[in-house]
Amino acid sequence: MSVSQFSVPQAGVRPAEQQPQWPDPEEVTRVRQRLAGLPPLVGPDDCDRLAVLLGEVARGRAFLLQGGDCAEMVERATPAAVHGTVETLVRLAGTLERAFGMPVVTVGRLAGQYAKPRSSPVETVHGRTLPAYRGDAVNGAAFTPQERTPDPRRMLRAYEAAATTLRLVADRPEAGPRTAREVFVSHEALLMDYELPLTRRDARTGRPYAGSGHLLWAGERTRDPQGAHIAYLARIGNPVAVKIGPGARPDDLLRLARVLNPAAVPGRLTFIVRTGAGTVRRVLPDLVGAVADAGVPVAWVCDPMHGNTVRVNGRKTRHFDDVYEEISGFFEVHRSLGTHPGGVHLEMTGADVTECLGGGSGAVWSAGVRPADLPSRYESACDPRLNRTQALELGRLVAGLRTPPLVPAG
Ligand SMILES: O=C[C@H](O)[C@H](O)COP(=O)(O)O
Ligand SMILES: C=C(OP(=O)(O)O)C(=O)O
Ligand SMILES: [Mn+2]
Repeated sequence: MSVSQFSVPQAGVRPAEQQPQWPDPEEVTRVRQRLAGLPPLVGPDDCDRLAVLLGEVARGRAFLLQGGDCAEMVERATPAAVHGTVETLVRLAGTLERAFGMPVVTVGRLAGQYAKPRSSPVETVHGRTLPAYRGDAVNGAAFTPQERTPDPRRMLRAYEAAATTLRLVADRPEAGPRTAREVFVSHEALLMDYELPLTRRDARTGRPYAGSGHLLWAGERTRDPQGAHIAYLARIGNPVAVKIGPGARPDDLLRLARVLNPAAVPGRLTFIVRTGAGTVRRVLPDLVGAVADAGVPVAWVCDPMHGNTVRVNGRKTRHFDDVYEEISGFFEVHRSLGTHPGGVHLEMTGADVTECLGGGSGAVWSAGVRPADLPSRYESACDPRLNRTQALELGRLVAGLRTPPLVPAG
């Protein structure tokens, strides 16, 4: 299969949702050709190894920690930013590993999280309407017509930033014997003009692999089982995941499992559930029950961020207590069903930002982040992230939930 064949729409597949309206289609073609000539950022061997580790998660013998920015920014592919996030992830992983007595598989939202789905294609500020920010691979976050105009050349900058980020992940100063840990990278496979040219055939098996990251997922807005994103994930050899929101029905999950994991391989498919703290106990049992009854092996992961977004003083934020409450409900449901709460998926950073509210035991802010603190370091280009202190505090709380291995390791 050649790279170009990836761009041919498959029969019966609906067009990709959430794609930018590029003003100059010829420029898009040129950029796609450039991307197709660049080396892939990750190789099939590492993707396969991650799939094996996720197989351990699906079997109840390992735990997945996935985290990083909502929207990575090209200018923040710096040692300070990347090492800060990775070091926080690695510490969190250590806390969970000790508490759970099982390996923790560490995966960053890193080196590719440059494209965002949005609930509205436009944003209006003081009566002025411009295209919504769709991630650094598409347009700029600043609210000016120039920045918000989609520019395909940004995909090349995103690729370069991803390559830099991967180098920084590999060359971490703190990677001594105590903290040495493999960190994989993941992002939402949203932007087809970026993903398709970076998809390459594995010379050994002939199977196509995404070269943009080890683990790719489809979002809550692009998980139509007949849509282009799911069709794409079905064709690649990488392990894949799907975000599952509060409106998903058991049948939707079974269809996704049939399309994405027809051979029922543990580790191939992860469901990342993000229902909201008030909903998880009500909706999760039927979803998990249906998938278990169908005998489909999946890894279950909790994203406690995206179902808990609220607006406070005009800014998107999340309460630390809601984030913890959703994870706690997720663990409770799995415990009652005898299934494995396989992981958590966080929007977090190593920096002391003020984007999520609360937290606070031992924090820089003694009472946690308060609404009045939000403007001081609100640096996310999209959704609010846990800061380093909040992320580590959450890790200690989740460690207290404990999760016995379903199958004794060894
Ligand atoms: O992180 C992802 C999405 O882009 C985000 O949750 C959507 O937010 P919006 O409602 O501001 O578009
Ligand atoms: C867009 C995201 O999530 P979801 O698809 O679950 O809304 C995200 O993870 O940033
Ligand atoms: Mn987000």
